Amino acid sequence: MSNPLLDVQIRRIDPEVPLPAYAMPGDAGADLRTTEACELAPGERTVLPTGVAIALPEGYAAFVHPRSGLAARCGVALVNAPGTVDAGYRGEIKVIVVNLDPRDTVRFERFDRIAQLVVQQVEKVRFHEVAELPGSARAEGGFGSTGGHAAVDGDAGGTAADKGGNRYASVVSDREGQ
Ligand SMILES: O=c1ccn([C@H]2C[C@H](O)[C@@H](COP(=O)(O)OP(=O)(O)OP(=O)(O)O)O2)c(=O)[nH]1
Ligand SMILES: [Mg+2]
Repeated sequence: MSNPLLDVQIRRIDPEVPLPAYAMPGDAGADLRTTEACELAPGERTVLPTGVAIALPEGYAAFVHPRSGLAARCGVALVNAPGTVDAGYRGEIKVIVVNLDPRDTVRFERFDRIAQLVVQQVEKVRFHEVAELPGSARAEGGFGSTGGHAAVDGDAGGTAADKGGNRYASVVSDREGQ
């Protein structure tokens, strides 16, 4: 028995834009479309309008996530992925896209799907200040603390394998033939 769907009010700012829709049953993200055509040169970014505004119930937020096809095939990413749409936001949802491809210009046509919107329940917390935080196994470990540090080509180790054998990618500087 699937959960009843959460009702989210939506206003079409662009009367012709198709409403966000889930491509496949069970999808988490509803695709958002740009209402403006645009071209992005390598490295260029822009804010694209989606032509819709929503009213999320209190206790929910919507997150603007990238589409993997745009990332894998075109090198298009979202600068602030995931963008956070607050429950109280009534303005147009916009998508901050960037072209990370080093060579090709990417073009979006009007109504191309450029991102996906994932609606989630979120906790609102009250921050309670303490002088000392409770201990934990991770403690202050972060930013590579689990090992497998990437090595820049030519480093003494030369590979990204660490003592534990965990690997990150190897960082290969000045790639031939780029
Ligand atoms: O990718 C995004 C991110 C945000 N928003 C909208 C919805 C959100 O509720 C509002 C504010 O978002 P956020 O708090 O991330 O922006 P900000 O730069 O922090 O604005 P402020 O500094 O005013 O909070 O902007 C979008 O439409 N797309
Ligand atoms: Mg904010």
